[in-house]
Amino acid sequence: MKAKIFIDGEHGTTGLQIRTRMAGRRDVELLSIPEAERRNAAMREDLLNSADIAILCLPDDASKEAVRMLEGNNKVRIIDTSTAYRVDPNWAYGFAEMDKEQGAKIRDTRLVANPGCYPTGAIGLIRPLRAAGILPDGYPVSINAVSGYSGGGKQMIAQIEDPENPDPITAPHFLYGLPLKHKHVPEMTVHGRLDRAPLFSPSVGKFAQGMIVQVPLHLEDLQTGSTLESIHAALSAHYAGLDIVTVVPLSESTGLARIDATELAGKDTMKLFVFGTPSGSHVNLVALLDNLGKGASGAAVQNMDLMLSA
Ligand SMILES: NC(=O)C1=CN([C@@H]2O[C@H](COP(=O)(O)OP(=O)(O)OC[C@H]3O[C@@H](n4cnc5c(N)ncnc54)[C@H](OP(=O)(O)O)[C@@H]3O)[C@@H](O)[C@H]2O)C=CC1
Ligand SMILES: CC(=O)N[C@@H](CCC(=O)OP(=O)(O)O)C(=O)O
Repeated sequence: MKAKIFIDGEHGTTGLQIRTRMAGRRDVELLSIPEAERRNAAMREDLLNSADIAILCLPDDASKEAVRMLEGNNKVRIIDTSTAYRVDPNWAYGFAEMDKEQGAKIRDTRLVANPGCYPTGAIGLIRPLRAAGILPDGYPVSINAVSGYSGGGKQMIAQIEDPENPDPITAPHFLYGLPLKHKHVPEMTVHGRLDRAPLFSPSVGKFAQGMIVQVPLHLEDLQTGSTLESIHAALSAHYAGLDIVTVVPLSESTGLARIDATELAGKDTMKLFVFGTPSGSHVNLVALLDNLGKGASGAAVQNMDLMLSA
């Protein structure tokens, strides 16, 4: 029997991209709500309760409302793409590659919190170095990033693309999150296994999809003896044999003159790089992904497939 999937928020940015990825699949049946009824609570409740897996692509409050609509119905499994449950211990964090056991946890659980786009890059870079002991307790981690504007959902897309928008954004690149309290800091801290909250400075560029996340590090403040090569080796060992997250060989990255934030737009993979000068004192860890690919919709479909494989 085909698994029934309902995407609550299917007409939004993340939901639409999940729908596109599911087009043509014969192993699942998509339950759908007409666009004009997308906020019809009774219809949503009915569809949510009819699904085998509900994928929530809604703002946090609406996600919590959907979870309430499913209270007492333990048959429906949930993938939530919002920030609402990402540090809730009752939910599995939907980043399969972050640990050897995580894929099985996602496969076997009922509640999965899909990671945020920036945390996917940041945790992908940081967590293996914490696990290997390279990034010590107390290290003051900084994370700098640029996202495609689709990361801001329908509202930001309209602000940038619609010349009639009452609150247009015209800057080709802008910083935001200036009070340094971005909603992704808690999940970066918890799932990055950091003992100090990182300093996170996000930005948006005038391109729809794509993302660069950077974590610059001082080698002298890491585990004694850490080098560009040893950090690259630790990341490579962690992701060995995987194809969704890969570590670019130093032989390839050393000659690069620049990184294009849109290189992986439309793809569900993530590339990790270690930059710096051999025998230098600094490294820059870089994650390249699509904010709507491995950063959102691609990860949600990956998690759904894992859950269906149970
Ligand atoms: N865009 C991205 O790159 C990423 C997004 N996410 C997360 O995914 C979730 C969805 O974001 P995104 O797709 O960007 O947002 P959008 O604003 O593009 O889409 C959200 C959709 O949810 C609908 N909606 C809002 N409130 C309700 C409600 N109370 N009941 C029913 N439907 C509702 C909206 O309808 P309406 O049109 O009427 O407002 C819209 O269709 C968010 O939690 C976001 O943080 C996660 C990672 C990356
Ligand atoms: C460019 C932009 O605005 N990006 C969004 C994050 C997108 C994302 O990862 O979404 P959630 O964590 O909300 O699921 C932001 O900074 O709020």
